[in-house]
Amino acid sequence: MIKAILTDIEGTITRISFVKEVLFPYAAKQLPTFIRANANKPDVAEQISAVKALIEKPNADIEEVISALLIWIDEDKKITPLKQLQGLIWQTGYEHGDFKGHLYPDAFDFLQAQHNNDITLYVYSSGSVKAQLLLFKYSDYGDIRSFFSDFFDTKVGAKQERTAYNTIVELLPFQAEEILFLSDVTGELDAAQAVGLKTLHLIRDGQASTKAHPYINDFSQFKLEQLV
Ligand SMILES: CSCCC(=O)C(=O)COP(=O)(O)O
Ligand SMILES: [Mg+2]
Repeated sequence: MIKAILTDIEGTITRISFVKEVLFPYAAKQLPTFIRANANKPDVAEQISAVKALIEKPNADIEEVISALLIWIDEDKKITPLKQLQGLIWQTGYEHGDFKGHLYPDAFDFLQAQHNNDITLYVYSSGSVKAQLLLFKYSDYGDIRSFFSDFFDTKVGAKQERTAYNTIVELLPFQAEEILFLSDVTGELDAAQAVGLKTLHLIRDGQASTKAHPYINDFSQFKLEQLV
């Protein structure tokens, strides 16, 4: 019996183009100024050190760090220090009303219904926990952070690694088979399934390289009984 749902964000409850055409360009545009202005603040300095370690240049100057981050944004790399910095940068955009957190209408209805039905909701996204909280605080539907009981990002591991799902299950008051994982990416669903979670694939554009998991095109097709 499903008692909890762990959901991905991009491509599952949020349109991919919102992330790729709104959030990422905003972060790329603001990042050089943001890093130069805030490099000495502890939360930014920590991420700059992590970037230097990843590029194996402990003495890299600030411009080299910025170049590495911009390349990673361009390549959509899910690298933890980049994702943490993006969250910090997006805060200004949300607070200034430059954009709102996009949610598919069917996803909002689904999340609200499950929350009202006492299904415990969790989020696992490559976007940092800060970025997740911002998206839900400033969503198209107002502040919906209270729908969710906890949030996970790449600090628990990459989304296609089984160990990340093991870590999440160990932190939750549910057995793996009581948790349904929602994603648009087969590799993520495979990893979650390998540690015992139930899986449901969101195939929003009607196309997928594989259909190895139960799937729906949007949440109006969701039927819990098909998964048990
Ligand atoms: C939390 S909104 C920003 C989304 C993001 O940066 C990202 O990389 C999306 O990855 P996901 O794991 O949600 O597909
Ligand atoms: Mg996704």
